[in-house]
Amino acid sequence: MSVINPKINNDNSTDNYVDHNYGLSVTNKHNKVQLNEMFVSIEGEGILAGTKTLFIRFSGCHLKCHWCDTKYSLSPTSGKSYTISEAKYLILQHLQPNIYKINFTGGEPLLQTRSLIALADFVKNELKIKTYLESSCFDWKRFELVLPYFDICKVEFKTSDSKVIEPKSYEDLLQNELSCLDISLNRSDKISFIKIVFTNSTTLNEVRDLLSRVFERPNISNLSGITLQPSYQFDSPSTKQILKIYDEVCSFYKDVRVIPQMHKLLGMS
Ligand SMILES: Nc1nc2[nH]cc(C(=O)O)c2c(=O)[nH]1
Ligand code: SF4
Ligand SMILES: [Mg+2]
Repeated sequence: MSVINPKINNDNSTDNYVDHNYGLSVTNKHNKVQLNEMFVSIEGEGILAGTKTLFIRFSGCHLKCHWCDTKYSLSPTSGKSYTISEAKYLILQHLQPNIYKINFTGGEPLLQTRSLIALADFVKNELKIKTYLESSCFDWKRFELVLPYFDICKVEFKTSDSKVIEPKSYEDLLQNELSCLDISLNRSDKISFIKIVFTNSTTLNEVRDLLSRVFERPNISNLSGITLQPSYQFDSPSTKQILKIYDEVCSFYKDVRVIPQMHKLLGMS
């Protein structure tokens, strides 16, 4: 499997992350983080839907999914650049009573590996608030580096109709997602669950092939859930299609849940 080679160092130089698979080149200035937005809302996705959550949206994502609902965050220069100290202060300013967890989302938070670690470390180990990683899991090496700073990992599997990257790289993305799942499941102190967004063109064959590979994982018994997310307002599946996908996943995992994006239905951010 080809992987990205993150260069993490502790000096004051610039970190250059070059992704040879996707022709991606992302530069992180030392001690800086590019954030798109920060807000408190109710978690609208996944097994913890309904919990009061502080969202930190990182800028930049190279995947450009067909149905991406946060296109405004895809440019690495969207939002604003902060020093790590400024970003920590911003987090403190956004804290409210009864926040259950802080989501590190995007965009793709793994692109800014070192800044992600600095902020997640602050939240988990200084503020003692649960940390939640929302990533496309495109690079298992970066995922492995950041995992110690996260309590909850949503491992997302993209189906080919998401039209991410070039089709020739799709298998590589899938391999990285499976490896991230392995790394997360390997740590029984983490909550790991799977999210799959599907559209009206997601095929049962693809779902079956994906789930067969997922359920070969050695520590799959540590999985905390599978949520199926119907694409919203974009190639949305019909009730019949939703039920077919449900039944397919159910043949592998009985506790599957179909959870639409609650925040979209409620008109919240
Ligand atoms: N309310 C709410 N819940 C969410 N769950 C995942 C989100 C995301 O964009 O990562 C999100 C979001 O943007 N808003
Ligand atoms: S991985 Fe997420 S942020 Fe990136 S394009 Fe896809 S949906 Fe959008
Ligand atoms: Mg999202």
